[in-house]
Amino acid sequence: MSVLIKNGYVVYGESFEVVKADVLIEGNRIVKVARDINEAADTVIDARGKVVSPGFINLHTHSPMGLFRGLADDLPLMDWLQNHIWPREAKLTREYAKVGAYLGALEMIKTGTTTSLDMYFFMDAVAEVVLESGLRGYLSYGMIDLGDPEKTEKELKEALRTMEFIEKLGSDRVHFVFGPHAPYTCSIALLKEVRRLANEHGKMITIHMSETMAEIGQITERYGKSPVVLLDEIGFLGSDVIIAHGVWLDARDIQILARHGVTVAHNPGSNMKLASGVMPLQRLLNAGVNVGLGTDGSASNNNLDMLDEMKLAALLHKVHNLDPTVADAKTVFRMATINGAKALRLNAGVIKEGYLADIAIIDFNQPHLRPINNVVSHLVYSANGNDVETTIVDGKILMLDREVLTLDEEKILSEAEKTIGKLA
Ligand SMILES: N[C@@H](CCSC[C@H]1O[C@@H](n2cnc3c(=O)[nH]cnc32)[C@H](O)[C@@H]1O)C(=O)O
Ligand SMILES: [Zn+2]
Repeated sequence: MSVLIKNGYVVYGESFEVVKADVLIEGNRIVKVARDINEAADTVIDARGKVVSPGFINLHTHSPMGLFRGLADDLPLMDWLQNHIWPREAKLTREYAKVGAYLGALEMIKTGTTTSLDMYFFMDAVAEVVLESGLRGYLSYGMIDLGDPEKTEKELKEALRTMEFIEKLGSDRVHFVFGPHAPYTCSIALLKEVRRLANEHGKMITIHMSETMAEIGQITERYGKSPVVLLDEIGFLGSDVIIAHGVWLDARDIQILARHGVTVAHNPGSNMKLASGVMPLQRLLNAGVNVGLGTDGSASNNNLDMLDEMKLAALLHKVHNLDPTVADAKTVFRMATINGAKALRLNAGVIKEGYLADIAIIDFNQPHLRPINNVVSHLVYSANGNDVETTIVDGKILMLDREVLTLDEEKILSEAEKTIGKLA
């Protein structure tokens, strides 16, 4: 299979230089970026006036949580989780989670996300959806043991079962990741065992960490140290760890994260909506920490739109620092693409020969995206996910001219509507 994208504005290479060029995809790779490519291809896409961008990498989400969109707004994290989300999640079945996963996958395809790092229940069902949708998924079963040794065993077993299920699918688009939920919901025994298993099986780990001041209070009270110091001391941290949030980090924490090559998945929308705080972006970047971008779940955002999220990131750090030069468009764009790929050890996030063909084509033939003075600026500050016209993952077209080819859009929307009555 080959795809030729003609005449677009290509956001090229690691420095996002914008060039008018054609892009040739063969199999799952970008093989050529040049003017006037005339080779025959199975599919030719006319991208005149459109932008050919790396697909977006959502580095932290709970994709089925779209089911709870709008059901518990305007609350702080611990109240939101304990009194609103967890009771609803207790009613979840595999079937409902799968409906949510379809909704999430559909939304990602329609907004140009090509890869996500996901943590939730019933991740075998989510894996089936990811496989069918054509997306790339790094999927973790979220483990919570609340210090109960019986639960520790149960959660580890479910994680390993999910891992085996995903391995059996045998797809290089679908990967298992260990997902202990957070230091305040997981015992030290669980965290240590996760570290050991991740080493044994060569898997990455993702965990919510240092998200709220309440968490810092709880962990300091329980252990007499910050979550980062705690996880460092038990030997948990490494370059295969992606922490979600990292809002409340002191200078020592940041040094520790840098030393281990830990990635931070920044979720500005969720952090603002739950009023968790402002992640120290400048201090993390200055320390050399890799920072990617995520949306978190749709119950705390309330969507999975990475174009929206880039704008939120840029604006948040500017106003917080009272400095408009902070979180410039390219820095934020890099977080949503290259930095996510780096965290996942994925040869994507860049449009260049040899990289995986994970691409979003964005329609700039619209008033809010003209004149085309600065493509990356428009992507961050002016565009949103609905402007994405075509989404390609692994060389395969998942959406063409806003028509999703791999999933039944109408059916997914109506199933989601039917399900929510049963979960309220
Ligand atoms: N096995 C676990 C499932 C955990 S899935 C991951 C969990 O993270 C929750 N979650 C979603 N967003 C956030 C966040 O921002 N911080 C902490 N937890 C979150 C989500 O609702 C879900 O309960 C159990 O038995 O409860
Ligand atoms: Zn989360």
